[in-house]
Amino acid sequence: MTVAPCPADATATELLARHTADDAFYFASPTGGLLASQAGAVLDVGGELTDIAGAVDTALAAHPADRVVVGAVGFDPATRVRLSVPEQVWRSGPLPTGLAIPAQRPGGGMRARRELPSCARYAAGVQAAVAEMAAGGLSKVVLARALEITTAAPVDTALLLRRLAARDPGGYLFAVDTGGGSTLVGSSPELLVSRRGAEVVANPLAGSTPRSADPVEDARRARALLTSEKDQREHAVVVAAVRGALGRLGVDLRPPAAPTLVSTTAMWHLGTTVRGRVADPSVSALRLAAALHPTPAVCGTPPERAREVIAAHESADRGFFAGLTGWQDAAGDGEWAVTLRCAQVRGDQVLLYAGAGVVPGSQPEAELAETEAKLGTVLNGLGL
Ligand SMILES: C=C(O[C@H]1C=CC=C(C(=O)O)[C@@H]1O)C(=O)O
Repeated sequence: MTVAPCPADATATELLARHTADDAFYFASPTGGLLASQAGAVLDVGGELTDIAGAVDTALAAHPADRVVVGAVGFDPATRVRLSVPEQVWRSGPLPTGLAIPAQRPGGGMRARRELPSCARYAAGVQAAVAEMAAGGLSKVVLARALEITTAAPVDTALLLRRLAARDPGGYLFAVDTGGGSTLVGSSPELLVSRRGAEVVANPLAGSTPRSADPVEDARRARALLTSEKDQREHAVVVAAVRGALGRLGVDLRPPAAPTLVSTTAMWHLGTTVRGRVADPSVSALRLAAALHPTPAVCGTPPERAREVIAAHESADRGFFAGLTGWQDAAGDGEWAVTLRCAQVRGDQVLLYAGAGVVPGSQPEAELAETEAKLGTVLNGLGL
């Protein structure tokens, strides 16, 4: 494999500029970027994420030691996986801030828009979930909506990615060729897990409020989120699940951090950085991800009941949304982001997704507004 770093004077920006809509995989995170033009060997895997992680280890062992596995796994790993071992990848450092936002709209204007489910049905689903919580048996569920858009022209996914990168260069940006002429594109704020040597990091997010264009109001919303009892509760459920899952895998966790504010251009979130050290080097980044997924930031508590509530109230198959996207190398190091603020794009058809955590005290209208603001990340990328 030839790993050809970009020129030192134009690293991450050059990699982003090199990325075209025909490429197999692009991923950028606060630690660096990775581009693969050709997919190479596509892994024929599916089922439990733990089994997929085992298959990834086997595939990497069968290839030269400098290869990486890249791609995405869906919310339901049994039905949606796109992982491959490219023959060549280019790496860069992290994206700089201050990139110019390309003015052109990636798909021209909008020809049609359909909510899945309707806003009224989504709000009714939130209400039903809160009622079930009052009766017992469910403490949190993340309910998602999808938005089906037809654009005036086929969407240039590389241009969409560049617009997303310019607005949120500090997040987890991805464009994955998922086969059949379809590309998964997004800009997620959430790290599911990374492993570098023995160092393990997870950054669960939960508890959110939309940003405001007015700086005074924006700061007020941030303060309100930090002190919101309902959002702290929603957040604590996720942190406890992440710490529990990592602890069971023998990760020696550092003392818990208090939640802090994490911002994107569209949203404020509560986030906790969970750090630890893994003693067993065979516990790869994807094996860690398998122990974590799905966290209550995308599913709920208890997960079995939350899945049933999701199936009962959501109208669109989640596909890759709320799964994981990233990479892993032969040493087991890697980085997997939660697949959020994303869309599945095929020509002029764009399917966007956004969810919100529902806990006792959640208000249907507020959750609807939260999902609308989250959809705003990709809508803005499209210039719509
Ligand atoms: C499910 C989504 O966000 C998750 C991540 C951050 C905050 C969340 C929340 O506050 O509900 C969600 O758990 C989404 O963006 O579609």
